[in-house]
Amino acid sequence: MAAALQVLRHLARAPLSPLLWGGPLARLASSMALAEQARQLFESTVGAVLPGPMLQRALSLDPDSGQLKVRDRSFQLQQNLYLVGFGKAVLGMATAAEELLGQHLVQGVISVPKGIRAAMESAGKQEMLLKPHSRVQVFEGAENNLPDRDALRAALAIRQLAEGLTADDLLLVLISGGGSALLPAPIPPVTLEEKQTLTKLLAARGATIQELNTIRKALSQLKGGGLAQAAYPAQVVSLILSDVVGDPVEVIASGPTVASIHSVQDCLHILNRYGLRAALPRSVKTVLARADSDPHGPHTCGHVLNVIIGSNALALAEAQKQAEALGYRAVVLSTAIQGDVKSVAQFYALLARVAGARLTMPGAGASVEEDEQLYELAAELQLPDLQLKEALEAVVGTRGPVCLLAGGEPTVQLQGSGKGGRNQELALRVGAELGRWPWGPIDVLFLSGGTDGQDGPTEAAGAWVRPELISQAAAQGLDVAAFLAHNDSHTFFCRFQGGAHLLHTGLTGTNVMDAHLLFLQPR
Ligand SMILES: Nc1ncnc2c1ncn2[C@@H]1O[C@H](COP(=O)(O)OP(=O)(O)OP(=O)(O)O)[C@@H](O)[C@H]1O
Ligand SMILES: O=C(O)[C@H](O)CO
Repeated sequence: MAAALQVLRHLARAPLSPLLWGGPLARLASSMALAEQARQLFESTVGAVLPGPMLQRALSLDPDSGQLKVRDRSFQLQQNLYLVGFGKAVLGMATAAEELLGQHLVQGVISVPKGIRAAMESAGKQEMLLKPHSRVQVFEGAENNLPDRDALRAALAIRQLAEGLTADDLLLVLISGGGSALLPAPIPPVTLEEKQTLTKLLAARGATIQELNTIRKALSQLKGGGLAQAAYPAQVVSLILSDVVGDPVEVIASGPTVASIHSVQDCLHILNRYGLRAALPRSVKTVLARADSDPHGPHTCGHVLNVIIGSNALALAEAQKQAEALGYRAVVLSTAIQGDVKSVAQFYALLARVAGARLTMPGAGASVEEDEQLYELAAELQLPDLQLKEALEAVVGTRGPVCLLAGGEPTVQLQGSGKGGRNQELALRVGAELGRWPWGPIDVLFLSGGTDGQDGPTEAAGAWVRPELISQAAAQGLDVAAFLAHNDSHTFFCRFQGGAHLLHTGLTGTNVMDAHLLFLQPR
């Protein structure tokens, strides 16, 4: 078995050769080459939203005049640039920003996850690390994505920097997912502990990120436009890496440079919905009651330019280009995949079935019931930007290999105490579903990966599967259903074919949710 795997690994690295297409060995080789291409395309997806390339695309500086261009706006730099940032990807973003604009940078403060510098160091990612004499001060905090004393210290240093600025200054704000927990500054008398408890309760009761961040904004000095207000009258440019479906700037990291439009009534509805209104601490009631009668009204943000510089859509667009360069007919299906992982897995498997049938038998297609089932499932998932009809139409008549790309963040209802992540669980479920049908002359592969390189509390970014998964697992004595029942997808993939189906990228230094790639290749 080990020897066979060695051969497979060798074949996987071999360039695609027409001589290999045909007999059983050729089929094996082509399917492994497919896995290698899938890996490469996942890496291209992540590569498009790495901090360096993103910042270079977003900013252009004329070194002679000191004119900084961001989108269609120009700013005069003259040793008047300040930088703040908070989020899981902000260390690399700050490094890239200092590299580009360093000669004008006076001072910076960033709040990043505990241990991130050591992790980047040990992963050999020097490009994510600030230089020894950097002007940017780094605070590490918010272990397990929860606001803590260290993050509070960082938030106060960021506020102090912002409040000291004048109308001649430009504040660059770097924002990415995880920013809410890394910028806690509760409005007194609300304490950090009270905010922490409320956040945990809301999350545990299933509040969406929109709901959670509405409450965070109402109780925070810096969220919901508070940071922009603190920096006034300086100009503010926020460069935002989106980790939320649809890229809503007011939700990502709780919109510290976007005026909040929510009322106290909105907050009370949310607290009611999750049964938390009655048990609210007195301090929270006081702050909400005060907001109702605040004579200043919501923060104004006319001096701010908010720019999304990286998103799932941008990452998938790059992967689509790369797939086309490899000879695939590539279509982006959706960048807003949400919903229970079981339904999402059924959707992808049925999609493979319906698209595969159109690819190999353009006249016949899958059964009418299967077509209908696919559209019903898509409707249930309520994916606002889904290009299903377009993707299926593109497949008909292609005859060559097809790659369907999508992204988002499905949810896993944890039932077991196993080890896994939503990408590995999705891949395993899709693999199990694909085993229901014979595939004839077509190679199918599905890959799911977290763009941050870490899927749940595991070392892997995700996994890839093929329709043979169930039978190959059974031959190894592995019962897929039993692993799924305990949310134990990581343990499964570690054992299955010696871990060959796991995606290992290490921490990538970016995060635009997950990427899902479905490949259909006629033999
Ligand atoms: N055993 C498991 N099987 C499947 N999913 C799991 C398991 N344990 C945790 N998860 C999922 O992992 C997720 C938490 O991990 P992770 O930190 O990667 O996601 P996150 O907090 O959404 O962060 P990010 O948005 O940066 O990816 C949750 O969605 C949780 O349901
Ligand atoms: O920090 C947050 O609020 C979430 O990651 C969404 O951006």
